[in-house]
Amino acid sequence: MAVLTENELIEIRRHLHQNPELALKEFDTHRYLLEVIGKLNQKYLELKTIPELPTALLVRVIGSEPTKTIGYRTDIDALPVTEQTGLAYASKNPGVMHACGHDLHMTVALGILSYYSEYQPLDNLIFFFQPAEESENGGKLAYEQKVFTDKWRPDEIYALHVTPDLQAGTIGCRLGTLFAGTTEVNIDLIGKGGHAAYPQEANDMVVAAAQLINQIQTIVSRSINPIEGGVITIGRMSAGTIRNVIAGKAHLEGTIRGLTQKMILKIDERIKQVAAGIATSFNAEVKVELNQGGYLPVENDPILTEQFINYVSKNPDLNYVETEPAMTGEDFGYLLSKIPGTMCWLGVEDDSQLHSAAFTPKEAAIKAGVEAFIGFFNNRMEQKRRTK
Ligand SMILES: CC(=O)N[C@@H](CCC[C@H](N)C(=O)O)C(=O)O
Repeated sequence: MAVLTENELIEIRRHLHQNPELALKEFDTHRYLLEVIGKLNQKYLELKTIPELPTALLVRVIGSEPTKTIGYRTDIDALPVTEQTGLAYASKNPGVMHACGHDLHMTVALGILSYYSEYQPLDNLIFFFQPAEESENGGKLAYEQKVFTDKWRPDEIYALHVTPDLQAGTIGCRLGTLFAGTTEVNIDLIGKGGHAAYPQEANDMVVAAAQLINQIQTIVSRSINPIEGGVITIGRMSAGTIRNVIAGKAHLEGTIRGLTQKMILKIDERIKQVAAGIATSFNAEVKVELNQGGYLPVENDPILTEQFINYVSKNPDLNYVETEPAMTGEDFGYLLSKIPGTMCWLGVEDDSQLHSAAFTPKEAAIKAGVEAFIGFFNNRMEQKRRTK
């Protein structure tokens, strides 16, 4: 197979879209990626799998006159969302959907890789097909398995994320922080169950959970600088079994976001204080579990990002806009804390937001994403020689 055409890439994207898999369970996705990559010209390619992280895949393209190794990362997992797009190629896996665009991310990576499998790059390239971006810290897990060592260590690393808010194919980026850092929060309230008719004999954790959720929301409005901003979303709660039994336990799951590590730690601290206060006032027990994992703020490297922005903004074939920082999280932030690099947005123009069951990204963006990165990488590889 030669360089993948736009139609072939769309076919690949639709296959990936139909077969989404959750974090760390991306076995069919991994097999399919190996199948597609196996059909490319193998002359310059080397593959690496990780026994401890079996759905991850690294592909190295050997450069002709390497002075550096450039990394490119795509995430491969999907979300527990029941698709409602009505598309002919909608998810075949009930309750699982590529609602965050990782199907497009993988397709763009394959497009770039297929180009360099035919046109040998000057520098080495490493493509990292990363499991578990939505949860479970796939980037951090891989890094801790010492995957990026010796010839498999990129000197710089890049990634993109699709956004429905920009026109299809537009590249958005910024110097500084692009995405927030996040912390997952789990809270368990433990009181005493009982008969609905005798509240005085029980200790109702539905009421305690309701109070806790409301009070947590005052952290953002009352405890943090509005200019700096932060987000706390409780996305899941469970309590009770039936209407006429008072629930003795409640469980809440949420996510905390902030653009700096300092802000995240401040919100973490306030949540612990508020939860302890509610527990005291309800005479209940509370357990707060906070887990940031690898979801550090995505901080773009100043020098590499300036070069990236210079390239895309001056290229007449590309559309570029400077974007605001976003409260979405990305474990690419962890990789960027270890390896300098840049993350950008790729516009896919849609009325539905990321993580929505109706999310329908425009496939025209695939070609634009592939071309932007091939152009930038070629320019970057030549530039190093021009300035040598
Ligand atoms: C781009 C995007 O939507 N990323 C996710 C990943 C964050 C996961 C994290 N473990 C958390 O929910 O805190 C997002 O929700 O922003």
